[in-house]
Amino acid sequence: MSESLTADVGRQGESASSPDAVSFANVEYTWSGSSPFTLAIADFKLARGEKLLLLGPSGSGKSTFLSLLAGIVVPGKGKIDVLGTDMARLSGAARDRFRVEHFGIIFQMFNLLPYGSLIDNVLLPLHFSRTRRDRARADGALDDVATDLLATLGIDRTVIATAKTANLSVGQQQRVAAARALIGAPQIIVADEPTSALDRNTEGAFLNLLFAQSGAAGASVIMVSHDESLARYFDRVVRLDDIAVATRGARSQ
Ligand SMILES: Nc1ncnc2c1ncn2[C@@H]1O[C@H](COP(=O)(O)OP(=O)(O)OP(=O)(O)O)[C@@H](O)[C@H]1O
Repeated sequence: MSESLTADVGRQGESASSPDAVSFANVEYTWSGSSPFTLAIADFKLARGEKLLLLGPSGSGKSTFLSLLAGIVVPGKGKIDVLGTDMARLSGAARDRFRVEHFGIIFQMFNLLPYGSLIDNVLLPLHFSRTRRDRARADGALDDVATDLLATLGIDRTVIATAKTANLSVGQQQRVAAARALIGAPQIIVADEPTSALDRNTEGAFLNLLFAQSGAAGASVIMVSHDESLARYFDRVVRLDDIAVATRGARSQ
């Protein structure tokens, strides 16, 4: 791993001319331990601006796939290219910077800071990415940009100004998590079952709002779910089983 690459992370991503946002080639990753789990993906591509739904049952490896895609874990074999950058060539710290610069992530449990305000939560990634901070600042004062984004995603302005994050409903938490992923216009939005706690109507409304924002920024969106009924909201639907081979137990080789 070359530390000298770390300084180039933002520039590499920004200047990359690859037609794909993400491409996997002959990737293999193993969770080792007493019951090893291996996920092998021969070929996968996410286009720039594409909205992709990745379906698979519980335990099939969807979160592992997203962790690979976002560089949270690195494959033992193969190559993952994101916005023209070979993720394996970045050090761990450089990958962390690359992730906050280019990815907005909506986690399954949202991972909000309970004691921060709604606006503090939305602005969090901007503390770690100057590019995203500068992009957000181009739209106005940061508190105003965060407030407008939250309002666009359906949170009442009085709630934004006065509510405590710890007291928000699940639907409101989801919107704060989405605003945090979208602020500063990262190129790839990753969402790990963010609608699993919502009813059908709220779910559809949320996805429409999310896509209006991601579309305006030209971002790609990849969302994983086990819920096939969400397919109609996306450009493409992929079943994890069709692109990946999951193996449990030790592999003989
Ligand atoms: N942090 C970890 N440490 C060790 N093994 C893990 C870890 N995370 C996942 N695994 C292994 O990978 C398998 C697939 O898990 P993963 O979370 O990727 O599936 P999933 O499809 O996202 O499941 P769910 O829909 O329930 O969230 C698990 O059954 C487990 O064996």
